Amino acid sequence: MKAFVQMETDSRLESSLWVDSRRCAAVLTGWHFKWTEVDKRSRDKNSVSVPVAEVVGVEEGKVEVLPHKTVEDTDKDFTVFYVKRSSSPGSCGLLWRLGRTQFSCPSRVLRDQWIKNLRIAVKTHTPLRPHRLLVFINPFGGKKKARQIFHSLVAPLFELAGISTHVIVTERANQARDHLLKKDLTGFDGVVCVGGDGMFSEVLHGAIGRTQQEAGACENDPGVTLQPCPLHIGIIPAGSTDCVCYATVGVIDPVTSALHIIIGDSQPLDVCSVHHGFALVRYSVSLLGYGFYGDVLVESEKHRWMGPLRYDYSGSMVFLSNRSYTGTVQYLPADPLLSSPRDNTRCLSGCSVCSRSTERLFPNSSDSGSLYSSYSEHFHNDLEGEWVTVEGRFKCVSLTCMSSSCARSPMGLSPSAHLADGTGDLVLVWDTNPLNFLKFLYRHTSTEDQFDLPFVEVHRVKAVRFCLAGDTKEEEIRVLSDEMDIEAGGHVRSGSRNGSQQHLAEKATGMMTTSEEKTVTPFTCCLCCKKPSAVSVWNCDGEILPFTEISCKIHGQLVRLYARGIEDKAAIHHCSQERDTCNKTCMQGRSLP
Ligand SMILES: CCCCCCCCCCCCC/C=C/[C@@H](O)[C@H](COP(=O)(O)O)NC(=O)CCCCC
Ligand SMILES: Nc1ncnc2c1ncn2[C@@H]1O[C@H](COP(=O)(O)OP(=O)(O)O)[C@@H](O)[C@H]1O
Ligand SMILES: [Ca+2]
Repeated sequence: MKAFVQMETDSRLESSLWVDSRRCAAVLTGWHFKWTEVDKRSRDKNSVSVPVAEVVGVEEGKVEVLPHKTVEDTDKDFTVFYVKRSSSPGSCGLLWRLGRTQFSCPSRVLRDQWIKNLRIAVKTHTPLRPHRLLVFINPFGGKKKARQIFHSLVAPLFELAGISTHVIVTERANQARDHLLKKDLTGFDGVVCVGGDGMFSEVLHGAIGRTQQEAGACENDPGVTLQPCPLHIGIIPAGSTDCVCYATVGVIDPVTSALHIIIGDSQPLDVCSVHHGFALVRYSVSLLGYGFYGDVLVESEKHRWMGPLRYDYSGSMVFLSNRSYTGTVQYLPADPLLSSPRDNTRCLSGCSVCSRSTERLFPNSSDSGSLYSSYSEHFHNDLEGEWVTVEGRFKCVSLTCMSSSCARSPMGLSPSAHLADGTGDLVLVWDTNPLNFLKFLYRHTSTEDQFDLPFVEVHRVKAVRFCLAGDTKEEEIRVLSDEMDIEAGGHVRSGSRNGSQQHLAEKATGMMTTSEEKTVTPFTCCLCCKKPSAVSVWNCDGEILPFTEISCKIHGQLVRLYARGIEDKAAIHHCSQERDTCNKTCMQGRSLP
């Protein structure tokens, strides 16, 4: 066997290796591990290049992990596991799968050298890879498959990558949030939720709340500058809408999400804080919607047994009820020179608008330790500017910090919104006839512009306020507020969607189901000729808010997810160049930063 070896002081290494019975020239540079078949008869050199950052694990021997881990312990072999991409029909992003190649070396010494150097390279180039994770599983989310999804698809990958986990299967709503707020989190690099948007929201509240507690920041103060969370959050989708996962990864796929977590991808995310007076009500990242979306949520809670289909059924019912609501919306526009919700751009992995925001939000972030102080300085004047007021009758008022794309709407509520630019998009849909509103809704399911309609407005904003129009019965709202149990710190207590919130929401929309009123009143709508309700409720990432009058502020890049934004399918190609010189996203890997 003839082989050449070159070793340097860093992790660089180059030698002949065998893959099956084919001889390959293998090279490990700082950033990439590449092997090319050396076969004189073949014109096309079969070459695979894997970014070191996307290596999942390097194991001794010939190893298989699926369906079960098996190891053929030979002293000249090693196996490399890495991220492999494939397209996902019907989704906007790419599916990630576990790639596996078994290599044979001419000697044990060389085999050990390869394993050592590959492991060093991985460690050096992926500082955010988690070692220990806290995992919350909601066994009741979506199709109730979260436990199975985690144990059969995700846990074996974590084990392969050497990630240890502390797994908690929740027994009640808000258990994950409370754990994050109160328990010792020492040693955890991140938190993973296995569930839907509601479960993510719990983890988000826990992580943000804990960070503010430790920083001494008052979450109830609507003008406060919140501290960015140090813990990364991972989402294994197992819910009904899974909007946060879809909008940050591009596909709903537990394996893809697990691989993003393993390699320590990092995607900052804007968060909107929602206040009622001087109390924090909730945080939102995807949909904060009044009118149509609030009514859909209330209706859907009655049909939870339908699983994810409850939203389709309830959407149709609410559409037929043809309701609209009066109110006053005030908003603080974002700088129009930076971006616009109508500029036809998409926030994709490596988005330049978000990168520029990072520079604005964290101007000195390269100096260690200055992250928080620079963030605070930036936000000192973040609510300056002229507020705009609009008043009237709306079908719906929605605010989203990101596109909020999901399987139901692959482009999302606001297709050009950005994940991490410190702004949100406010969509106002004025009262209109049912056909027009259907046209608006229907456009969410295609690439047609839902904002190109005369009764629709969209504004990129930094903050929003909403209050009811003068003639709306304020008393009705006050009853709601009084009955809602708010804990110190502003958190709504026992926010299970099956509990008190539903009761209150039902009151708000006239759908009483209390013991005093045994008959379940259907929609108070024009179709069934009952008196329409004067007020709707806010749907805040799938939770019903106990208040109608709210003020909201967008906090740029407040949390970080184990994700990297949606990879541009169009930029994906099979690259024949040296990886270090390719500036696109290659099928086997990702371009260099
Ligand atoms: C004629 C076809 C009409 C289709 C209209 C489609 C509009 C869809 C926009 C969906 C945006 C979703 C934003 C995400 C919201 C979630 O946070 C929330 C809770 O999700 P989960 O925890 O998984 O239950 N989901 C919803 O509020 C569902 C809204 C569905 C509206 C039809
Ligand atoms: N063990 C539990 N029992 C009841 N509710 C729970 C439990 N764990 C979490 N929840 C709550 O269930 C709600 C829905 O969870 P989620 O995972 O988002 O599913 P879905 O997407 O189907 O709504 C969340 O608001 C969460 O707080
Ligand atoms: Ca944003």
